[in-house]
Amino acid sequence: VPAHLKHLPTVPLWPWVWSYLTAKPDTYRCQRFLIPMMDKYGDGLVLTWVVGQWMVQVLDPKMLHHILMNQGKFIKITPGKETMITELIGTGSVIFASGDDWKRQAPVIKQAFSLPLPIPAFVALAKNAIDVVKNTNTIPREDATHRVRWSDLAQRIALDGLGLGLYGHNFDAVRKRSSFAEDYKKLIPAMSSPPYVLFPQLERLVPRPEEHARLDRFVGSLVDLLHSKRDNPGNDIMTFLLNNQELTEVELRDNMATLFLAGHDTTSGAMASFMYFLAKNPKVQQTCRAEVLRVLGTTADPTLATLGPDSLPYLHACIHETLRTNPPGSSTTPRTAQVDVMLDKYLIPAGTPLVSNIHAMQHSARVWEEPEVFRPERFLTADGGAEDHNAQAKGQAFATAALGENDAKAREDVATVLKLKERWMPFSVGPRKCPARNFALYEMRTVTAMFLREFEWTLPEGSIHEDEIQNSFFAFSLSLPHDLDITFRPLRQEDDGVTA
Ligand code: HEM
Repeated sequence: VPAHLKHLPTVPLWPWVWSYLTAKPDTYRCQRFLIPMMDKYGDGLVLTWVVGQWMVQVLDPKMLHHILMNQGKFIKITPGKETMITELIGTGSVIFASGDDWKRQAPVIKQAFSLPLPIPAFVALAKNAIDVVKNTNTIPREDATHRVRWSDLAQRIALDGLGLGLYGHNFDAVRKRSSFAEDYKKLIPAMSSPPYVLFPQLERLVPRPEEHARLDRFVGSLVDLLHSKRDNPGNDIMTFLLNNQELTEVELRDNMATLFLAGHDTTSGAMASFMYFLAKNPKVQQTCRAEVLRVLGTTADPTLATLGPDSLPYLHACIHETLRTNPPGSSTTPRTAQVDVMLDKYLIPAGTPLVSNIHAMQHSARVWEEPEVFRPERFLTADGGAEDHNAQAKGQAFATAALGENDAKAREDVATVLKLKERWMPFSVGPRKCPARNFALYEMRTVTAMFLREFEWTLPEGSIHEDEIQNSFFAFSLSLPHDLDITFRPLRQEDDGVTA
């Protein structure tokens, strides 16, 4: 450990590095190394070695807020150019921008995500997915169940959701094999290869021409899509960005790829985890289904109004609890302090990289009661309403206000009102909070609500997830369940008594 960081609590180097080399997911490192540092020893931050450098993992919610709210003081780090992920998304998009660059791009992206949500497209997508499940692995009529690799189907749902919402393009990946989806699926293990994640310099020393050719092909398809949007504009986010004069050609390309990466695996991981937690908690599943059936009935298409948190507070709470228990982004992208700062009792020297560890904070017993228990009721008030609904509106107002920074009143509101928000932050907090959270949440609400009224589901016997959800190793701090099979049982039989 370099001398200027020696005063910080530190995770032992070799077990930590070994966990990367053996492809353990971020959630393992949180459970094994980080949460105990906070819960046993009260350390709100710890030093670790990630991607070839020493990096502070921030665990304490107050410190997290301090960092994420003060983006003038803590600026994002532009990642090294050699990783495959950087090759895919570039460095010119909003997610890595800082200072004036971010202030120019962020309002455009936020405006793009305030376009009307494509709920009818989400509904059509959910219907396709329901058909696919009903046509998968049909077992004879006395046990009409369908065992589905849900983690894969959730990815295809997310891809089609992004295709329709972002690009106005139908990949039709839920129903058909899509070469775009296949290429991306093969890119994931290459981008997440542990030695290359840990030592990005390997890309130069031990090149992987085949993987890079696949990556080029994939980026080529994205760029083709961008060009065809110019000729065929629509009501989608990409058309909005193309019509806006603020973004350069490179920024357009990088934002297009970033929105894909930031939106695809996060949303699919969240949908996969939701099915898992409700499979493991049949009573929660029943309660959630009863609410959905009472509000939506058995056939009416859900709408923006019927899918809202006031209309379906229990579903809203289940999604919140899913995102607390297995947040798809286990930590934010790194920031660095511009000047020496004190975080609680720790001096953080200028230039030290910091990541805000969302997963560890959302699992700390200092912050949550029985953090390992899946309990949606945490997010409900006694009258069954969604407790943080008002807070959400306030949070949004704050985010807007914070674009201009230093709005003391908004800051005060956050401190006094957002008690739950201080602890629940799967979309991060502050001005750089996920601009697409409503897009993701409404897609999840549509798909999960429609599945709830169509099927009941369980984990199949012998599931690798029986004891605990198994996430795969992924670059970019993503924690997503892998190889998750779900057994679906239709609630209503088709006319001929056969399900497919
Ligand atoms: C359940 C789904 C999602 C989760 C949990 C999630 C989570 C997050 C988090 C934690 C951040 C903050 C990252 C940081 O500061 O380092 C973020 C930022 C971002 N997300 Fe999401 N996200 C989701 C869905 C989406 C979708 C669907 C899109 C786009 C289609 C998207 C686009 C973005 C962008 C562009 C940023 C960067 C904002 C900025 O830096 O100003 N996300 N998201």
